[in-house]
Amino acid sequence: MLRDMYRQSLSSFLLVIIVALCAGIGGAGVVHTISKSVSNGASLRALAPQFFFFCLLQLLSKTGSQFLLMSLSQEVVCRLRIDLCRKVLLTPHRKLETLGKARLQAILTADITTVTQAAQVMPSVFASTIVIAVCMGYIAWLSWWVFACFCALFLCGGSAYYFAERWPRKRMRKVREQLDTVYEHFRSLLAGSRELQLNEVRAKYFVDHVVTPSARNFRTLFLRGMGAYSLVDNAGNTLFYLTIGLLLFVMPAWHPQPGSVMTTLTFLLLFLIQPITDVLTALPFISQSSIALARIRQLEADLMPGTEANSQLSTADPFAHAEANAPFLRFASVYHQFPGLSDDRPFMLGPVDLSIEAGELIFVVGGNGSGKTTLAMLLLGLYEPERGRIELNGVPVDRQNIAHYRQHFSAVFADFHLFDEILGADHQDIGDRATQYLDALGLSHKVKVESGRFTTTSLSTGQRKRMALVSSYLEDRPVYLFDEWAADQDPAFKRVFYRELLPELKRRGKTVIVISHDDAYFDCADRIVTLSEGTLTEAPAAASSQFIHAESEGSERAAQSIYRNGQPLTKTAVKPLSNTQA
Ligand SMILES: Nc1ncnc2c1ncn2[C@@H]1O[C@H](COP(=O)(O)OP(=O)(O)OP(=O)(O)O)[C@@H](O)[C@H]1O
Repeated sequence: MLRDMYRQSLSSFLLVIIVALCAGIGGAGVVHTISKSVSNGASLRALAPQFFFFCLLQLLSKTGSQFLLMSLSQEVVCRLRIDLCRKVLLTPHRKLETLGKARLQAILTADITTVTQAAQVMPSVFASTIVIAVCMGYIAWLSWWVFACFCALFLCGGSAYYFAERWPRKRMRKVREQLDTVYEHFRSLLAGSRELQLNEVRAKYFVDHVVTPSARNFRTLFLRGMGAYSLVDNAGNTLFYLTIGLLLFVMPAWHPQPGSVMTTLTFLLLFLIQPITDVLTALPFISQSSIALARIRQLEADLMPGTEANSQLSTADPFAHAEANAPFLRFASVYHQFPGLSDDRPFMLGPVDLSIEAGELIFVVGGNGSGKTTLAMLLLGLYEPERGRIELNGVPVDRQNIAHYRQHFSAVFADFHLFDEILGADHQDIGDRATQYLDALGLSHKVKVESGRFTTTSLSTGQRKRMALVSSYLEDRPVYLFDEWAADQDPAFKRVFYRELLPELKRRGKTVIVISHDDAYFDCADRIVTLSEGTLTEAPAAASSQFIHAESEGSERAAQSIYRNGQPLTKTAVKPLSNTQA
């Protein structure tokens, strides 16, 4: 951490050292004055101002150095947070999936918190270390002999501590590993709280057989680790007392020192008890923070090889000019594979050969697990193809231009996330458009736009999906992708989506890709591509419709029958989007 601090600002770090040195001089001065005051013939009146000066010097400089170091360490932590956030966003989505959300969350929360806690004790540890160093200098000035003995003992004690500390550190590493498991279980608890509340047997099993063993294991490992630390710390303290005893009682018999030196030495050693205790007490925190920092660095290293470091948007859009005769979007023999489990064969999507022209409305259909979402992730540039080529306007997509490529898309995923903030809402135009879309999608009585944010996102699933559509519309990108958007909508909104919103987008020249199981609306599509076990075929709408009929029975079919049975879809409260400025 100290390394990070001086890398952060060398001049500030040097200033901290200078100010901390003043604090050390202040402390040594206090001891020196006290020891002088007890020697024969000292003028107490003359010593008093000196004593108060050193007290004040120590107070101000110690506080100053602690404050400076605090701001440096907080800057390091703040940077760490922001850098990690940026790196996560630069990491290919597939890599993030492989790393696992629980691990990422544990590092972004628990490890950063541990580093923050260490950053809090760091200033006092640093100030105490400087005080110890200055006092050692003072001892050297008093007597080289005492200093040499003190150093020898200090070195022996320090080395013993260094080796002994490996033992609790190893245990604390295990504690940290166990924390990942604890976090994983808490994620399951929060995500599955409804299911657990509905089923008491499952809830009891979850608490007794999943959470309790991992929590108990964590407790045991933590107690072992911290217990070992307590032992090592107390041994360190005792070693220091032993050093005091040897210097005060054994060494004079062997190498006598003047009385004044012994008095000052006694005061100095007593004075040093506090800073040395401070340092020893903080060592477990510092050790834990070095484990946490190692995990953060490991994560950064894991993220780094995949990051699209060169794909920033500062350069001109390489896809801006279309190659003559090149299709708008082209997939040429694209493959993507998910590794299978040991007893499972890997899922392979491909070869995908597909050309999409600007302004087309394409439906992607197929049974569950056939690869629709995987194809969508490839289309959006969120998965990298293992083989084959994707081209936009005739320009092949690679790691250097992938960030630009993604800026051509807006998507509403099946498991979408809704942000409160409306991007660019400080522009009157975007705020107004957001209000119009909310109105058009029948949400204006529930949600407003205030200070650049939606007033609420706590709505029903279908309503939230409509809000996601509003956010997507506001992005105003050339290509829109909707992954089963209509699945949560009531029949009236389904109709609005397929019969009004999609054609409206098409009229505006947008390319629209819709993943859908709604065969009643397949006639809205210009083209339908069908996926079956990762193989893509293009078939006429009617054939695809039959395919879906064969694949999906039950609820979906029942839902569609609402339309086929001629259920009157009377005019709803929905205003067609074409009435807005879309
Ligand atoms: N993160 C993943 N890791 C490993 N395999 C995956 C992953 N995501 C999907 N798969 C596999 O890829 C296959 C295709 O999944 P995909 O999500 O693309 O299907 P889909 O057609 O969108 O299905 P649905 O209609 O159910 O949404 C699945 O059979 C699944 O086994």
